[in-house]
Amino acid sequence: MPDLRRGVRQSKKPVNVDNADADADVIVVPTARRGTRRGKAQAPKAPMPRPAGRGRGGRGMVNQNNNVELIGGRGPQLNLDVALRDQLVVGNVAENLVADCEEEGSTSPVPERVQVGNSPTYMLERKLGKGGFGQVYVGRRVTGGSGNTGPDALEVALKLEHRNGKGCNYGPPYEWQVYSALNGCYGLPMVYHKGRHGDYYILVMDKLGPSLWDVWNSSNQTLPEEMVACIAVESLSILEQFHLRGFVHGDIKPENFLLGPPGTANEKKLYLVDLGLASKWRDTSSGNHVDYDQKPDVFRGTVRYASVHAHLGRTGSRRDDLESLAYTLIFLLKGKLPWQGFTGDNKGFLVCKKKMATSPDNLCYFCPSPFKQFLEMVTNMRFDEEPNYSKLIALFENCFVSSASLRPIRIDGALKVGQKRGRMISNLEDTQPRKKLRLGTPTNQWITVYTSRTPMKQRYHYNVTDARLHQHVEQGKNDGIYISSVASAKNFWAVIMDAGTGFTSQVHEISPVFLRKEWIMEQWEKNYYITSLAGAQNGNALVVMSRGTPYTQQSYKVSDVFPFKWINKKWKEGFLVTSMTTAGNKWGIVMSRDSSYTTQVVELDFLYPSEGIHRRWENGYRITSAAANEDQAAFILSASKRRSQDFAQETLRTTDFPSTHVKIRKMGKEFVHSIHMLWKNYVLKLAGSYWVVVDCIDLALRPSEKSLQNLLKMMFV
Ligand SMILES: Nc1ncnc2c1ncn2[C@@H]1O[C@H](COP(=O)(O)OP(=O)(O)OP(=O)(O)O)[C@@H](O)[C@H]1O
Repeated sequence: MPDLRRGVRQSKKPVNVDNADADADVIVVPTARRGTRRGKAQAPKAPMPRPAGRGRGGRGMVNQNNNVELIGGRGPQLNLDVALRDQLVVGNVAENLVADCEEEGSTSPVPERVQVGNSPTYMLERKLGKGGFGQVYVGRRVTGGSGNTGPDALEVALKLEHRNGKGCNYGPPYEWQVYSALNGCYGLPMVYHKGRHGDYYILVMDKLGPSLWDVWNSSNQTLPEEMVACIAVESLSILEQFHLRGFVHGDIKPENFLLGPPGTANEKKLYLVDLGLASKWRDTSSGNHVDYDQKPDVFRGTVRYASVHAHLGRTGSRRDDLESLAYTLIFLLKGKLPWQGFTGDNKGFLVCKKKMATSPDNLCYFCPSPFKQFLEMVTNMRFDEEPNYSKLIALFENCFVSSASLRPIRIDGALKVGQKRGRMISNLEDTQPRKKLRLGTPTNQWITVYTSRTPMKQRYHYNVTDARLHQHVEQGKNDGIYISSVASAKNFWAVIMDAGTGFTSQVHEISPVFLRKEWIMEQWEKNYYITSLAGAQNGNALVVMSRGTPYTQQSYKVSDVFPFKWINKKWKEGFLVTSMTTAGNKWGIVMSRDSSYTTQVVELDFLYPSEGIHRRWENGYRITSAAANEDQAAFILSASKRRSQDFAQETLRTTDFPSTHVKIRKMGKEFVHSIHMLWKNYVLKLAGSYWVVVDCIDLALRPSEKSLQNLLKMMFV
């Protein structure tokens, strides 16, 4: 995947649609604080944030309080003076610039008449609509042509985008290329001509009627069940054809489904418009599915209808269009969605959190059962799974009358293709029990990770008060062992001291300030580097710094949200994440140069990101850091100089502390290496050839002292 980039005035993506690689460039907008509208794809060299569009639901702001980045070490770019002043404010630049370019984009008046390519000349009449990018007018033919429909129709829709507009920095809008690739696709308006007239890029296409948003709005903001079922069936047929051509739409919502022109034979026919966020799910040359990735600060789409995966910055695939369709249908039926009404800086984050927290039962309360079934099916799809469109369509088959003339929306697509395949009698009973991809709830799950590892002498202290910590450390030093890992549970420290760290000297500090910069910088000057850290619930932080590490430079950041953007920036500078923790809702991330890793990726989610971790493992990455606050868990996975495939890693998810599992492992001569309580930071590193990370989402579920003592007895006898 190409790197993420930020910028100002480029939004739509001028890529060669035959080149799947180029399709991956997207706007960078901090997800957790992103507002309402969307980012669009962009040009490879100087991509820019995609500003908000029409903004139904409002536009969000970006804010990041109290975020500090410090850098230190003996590496080439060490500049402590600069570092001290370096208060990073991430993200709000983009939104400010968005406002600027919107102003700029609307400078010149639209022409009275237009003619592009070999089109007839059209006179601009009333405005049909306006988006964040284009203005759409009725064009009435004044010279040339003769038809009532088609390429020289009497009335067409003209979509105008100013050459200085957000999507045109690199030439014609990206959407043009998608239309070229998809023209004639079932359910899309035909585009007949495109070209530049004066300051405007102009698409000449079929004139359509009102959008589903308009229809919903003029029908007391709710649509009858039968109509929504027909919309479900027809939109699935359209998406099936769209997906068959290798694209995902990326912005499914009521505003982007239009009916045919009123009073015409097509007034009950559904169309899908606005291809500016479309991207490829299939590589044209290889025919393979595009690669999975997660870039947590990338957001594409419309906040209200976006899939959870889109919120979390995962590469778009067919499942995302279907999840957005599910939200669209439920919105049309019920008139609102539970995540409407959020405002403020972190609207996008709150909406995503609410989507995750709303069960299908709750979301589809009072909806006929097919809607819930549909939602459940599409939110449990794998990244590269081929949707079973027939089965999805068949869910709704009993919701509308058999007489075609009485149906509120035509379902030609389903009937035409479906009859051939016997779709409407599709066997729903072959439903296999599916493995859920979104696992657990954020309050009751343990996650255990096993990694093979060389045994080494270690000592463990649990339930350590601030005062006792010093004694343990001194004793360890006398015995030649150093702290390799620290954690906190209920404001007590857990410390692992290890003979195999390679450290030559070590210092630590407990401070009421989370990662106190004065002390850290003092130690950096003496060539100590942060080797472990933990934040307690009371806000105290324990930082351990060591000499004898391979690191040559280090940087850390304290942030209110998971600072992916900063991590991404630091990756490009050669730093990799070497420690991570949280204290309350603050994240503390430490990145170092010259660690033993080669590359890293992030998995960030509200629940355990099972699929993402599996995909990363398949690509040779292994979990090397994990931390969580009450909302989210973050995993850093690293590829190391040693081939990562050489050592296995697996996770276990249980609702109780996995003592039985650990016992079984012990019998098989596999030993616990570390225990990590994610919700809330409890890390133990124990001797053995296996590494166990136990993550507990709820403090109440942390292992009792007794079970830990039993575990330790088991380990060390
Ligand atoms: N072919 C058409 N016929 C009639 N109306 C249209 C047509 N295409 C678009 N419109 C109207 O114009 C509006 C804006 O169009 P469109 O969504 O393509 O613009 P956009 O600038 O790309 O929007 P967005 O900000 O959502 O990306 C649509 O919501 C619709 O109401």
